[in-house]
Amino acid sequence: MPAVVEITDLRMSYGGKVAVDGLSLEVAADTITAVLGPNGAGKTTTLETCEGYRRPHEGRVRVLGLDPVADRRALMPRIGVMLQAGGAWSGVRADEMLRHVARLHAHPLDIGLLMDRLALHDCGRTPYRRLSGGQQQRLGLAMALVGRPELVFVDEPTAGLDPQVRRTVWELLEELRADGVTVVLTTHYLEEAERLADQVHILDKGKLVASGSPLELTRGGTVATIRLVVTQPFPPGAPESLASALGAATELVVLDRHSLQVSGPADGSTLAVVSRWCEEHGVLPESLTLGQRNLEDVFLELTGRETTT
Ligand SMILES: Nc1ncnc2c1ncn2[C@@H]1O[C@H](COP(=O)(O)OP(=O)(O)OP(=O)(O)O)[C@@H](O)[C@H]1O
Repeated sequence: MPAVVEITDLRMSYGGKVAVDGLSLEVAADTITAVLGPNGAGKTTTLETCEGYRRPHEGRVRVLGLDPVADRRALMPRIGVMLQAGGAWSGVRADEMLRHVARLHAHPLDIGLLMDRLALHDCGRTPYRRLSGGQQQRLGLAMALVGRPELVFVDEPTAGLDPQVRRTVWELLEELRADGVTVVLTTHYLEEAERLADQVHILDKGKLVASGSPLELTRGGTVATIRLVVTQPFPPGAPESLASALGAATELVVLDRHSLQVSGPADGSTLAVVSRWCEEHGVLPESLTLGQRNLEDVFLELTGRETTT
């Protein structure tokens, strides 16, 4: 099956500043694809180029086989776009805005049902500018979905939403995928990408640094996290003694008087050292667990722990 989105050697810059630096990636049909990266990594610029809002400075972008700029008229009815902010007129009521977008499409969804689903029924008559941030966010998602798109681009769809609504949005995106809609999203919530995405692309400074399913990305790796919980409080000097037994390649964090966490090489040696140290120092572990790497660990390994912008 041909890719729904094909990005080849995309380069984008603002003035002299490079925002996207030779990016190539593909999005397969009927999947949820998450584009991840620290602030300023180039995610929004990439999405906006796919949506036809920006012309590639170098490279090529094809969406549903079309050029998003040259074929904009043909493409627009087939895609849904949820921008990171705004997208609606400030004085227009929420239900009017949604009705307006629905009229642009041949077979729109039922507006009442969509508003119910996104818990917008109570604020249909509220002007856009008076909606709360979370309501504006949900209206933006409703506007992206109302035209029954084949492909939706959603930029941080759950930013700032409360946990209940976030789950509703997740379920909605999963239902869309089940109905054959392709979803491309950006998010800073890595557990969201881990739960939803079939494919993850991690960008850093405009370049692709990793691609794969969440399982492929979290399997293996170079760092293991071990948590040690003990029955009696650690004796004085114990963390320092364990840290010196482990050596400089590991990082030890004391969580409280009964527990600590060690991050170190994922080759089994770290766990063996902790276990031997407990035995030699008469420390009785209540539990000694090897933590599973999650997408956040992978993300931080690849993009660094310092704030980039
Ligand atoms: N209109 C613009 N004018 C100038 N620079 C811009 C513009 N839009 C984006 N940039 C810069 O381009 C780079 C990439 O920005 P972009 O918004 O694509 O990143 P992002 O990964 O979406 O970030 P975030 O996670 O913060 O939304 C950043 O350095 C940003 O400051």
